Amino acid sequence: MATRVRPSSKRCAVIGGSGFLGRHLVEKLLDRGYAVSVFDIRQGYELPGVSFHLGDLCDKQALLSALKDVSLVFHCASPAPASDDRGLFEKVNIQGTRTVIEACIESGVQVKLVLTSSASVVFEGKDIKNGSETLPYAMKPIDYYTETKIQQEKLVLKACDKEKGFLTVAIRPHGIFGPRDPQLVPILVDTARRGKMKFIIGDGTNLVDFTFVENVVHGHILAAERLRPDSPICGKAYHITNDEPVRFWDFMSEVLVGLGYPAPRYHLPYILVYGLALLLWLLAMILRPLVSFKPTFTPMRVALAGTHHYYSCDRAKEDMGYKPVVTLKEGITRTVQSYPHLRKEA
Ligand SMILES: NC(=O)C1=CN([C@@H]2O[C@H](COP(=O)(O)OP(=O)(O)OC[C@H]3O[C@@H](n4cnc5c(N)ncnc54)[C@H](O)[C@@H]3O)[C@@H](O)[C@H]2O)C=CC1
Ligand SMILES: CC(C)=CCC[C@@H](C)[C@H]1CC[C@H]2C3=C(CC[C@]12C)[C@@]1(C)CCC(=O)C[C@@H]1CC3
Repeated sequence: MATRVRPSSKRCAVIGGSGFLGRHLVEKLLDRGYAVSVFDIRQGYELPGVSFHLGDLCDKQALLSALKDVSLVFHCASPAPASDDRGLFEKVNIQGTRTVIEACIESGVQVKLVLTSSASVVFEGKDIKNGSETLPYAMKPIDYYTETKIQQEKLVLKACDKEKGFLTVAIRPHGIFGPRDPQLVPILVDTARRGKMKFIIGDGTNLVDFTFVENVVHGHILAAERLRPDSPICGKAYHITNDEPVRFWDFMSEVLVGLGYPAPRYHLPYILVYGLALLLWLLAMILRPLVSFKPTFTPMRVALAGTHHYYSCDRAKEDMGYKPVVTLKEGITRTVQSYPHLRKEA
């Protein structure tokens, strides 16, 4: 039998470390003196102090070699939420997360696993105001991404086992934004450039959480450093947001105007747009064998844009002393400045 080595407490692994959140997390971990192993299907960058291990998280042998001498693992890999590939979500988020858990347990005597979940695991397309972690998981998840994020979170929290020395926690961020985000600002600008950002869905007063990426990173590191056998956070989920709910359309307008595009002005009834989005989505499904088209207005996006969905961070404040480190205003300014290439040309 192989001898088990007690791993160095300052070496950690970031699965999905080439992605948007993953890379910000890696940078902060380096600042804090950690040596970092990134495990990802792609290598997005190079940094001193980071070793890259290319592989699929469904491959246990590949994972085991990346987790050698590691006592802290962050799992923030996922297929892009915009994908509609159910098989891929199931393979990566469910089977892959099972493999991550097995690899962590097999790799060391004391391993901590911090999962990036999502506050959307309780969202069914209906209003959520100041929702706490006691809300039940969505019974009818709005898409495959959410459905598999629920299963993933359940697997990770259930696997927490103090006797075995395997400690787990799940961080649930919402609406992550910031420099290098490949989704929020690029989608918004693309929609504006195609002349489709003229309309506000509903009356425009719905409040939503958008979370600056550095706050999400801060929440992950607090959780990792407080995850001990005697801590109340073992096996629990925590909302991490900017703790400043904002009108969805005010946030979008501020980013658009900051980049030189006009803010949306005309109102459309929510139910009408949601119905149309549903119809388009069904059409895309039915016609998929013949033609392939991706509607901009998916039911999920319309629900995200037209309902209240903001969450309480009280549990994270109480159990881990969480407090956002960057305000929403500062986060928006830094984000807008980081996208000079997406500015509207004069
Ligand atoms: N961006 C957001 O607004 C939110 C994101 N989250 C969660 O945060 C996490 C990180 O998201 P982002 O950084 O925005 O996404 P991202 O797409 O930028 O990063 C995901 C990374 O996972 C990697 N990956 C995908 N499949 C893999 C596989 N089979 N094996 C190994 N690596 C694989 C990708 O190559 C990519 O580098 C995800 O779990 C996501 O569900 C949760 C709430 C909101
Ligand atoms: C709050 C939250 C969870 C945000 C996640 C990010 C994305 C889901 C959004 C980023 C850009 C948004 C966007 C729309 C929906 C939600 C996003 C994709 C629209 C498609 C909503 C309808 C419109 O009028 C156009 C919007 C473009 C930007």
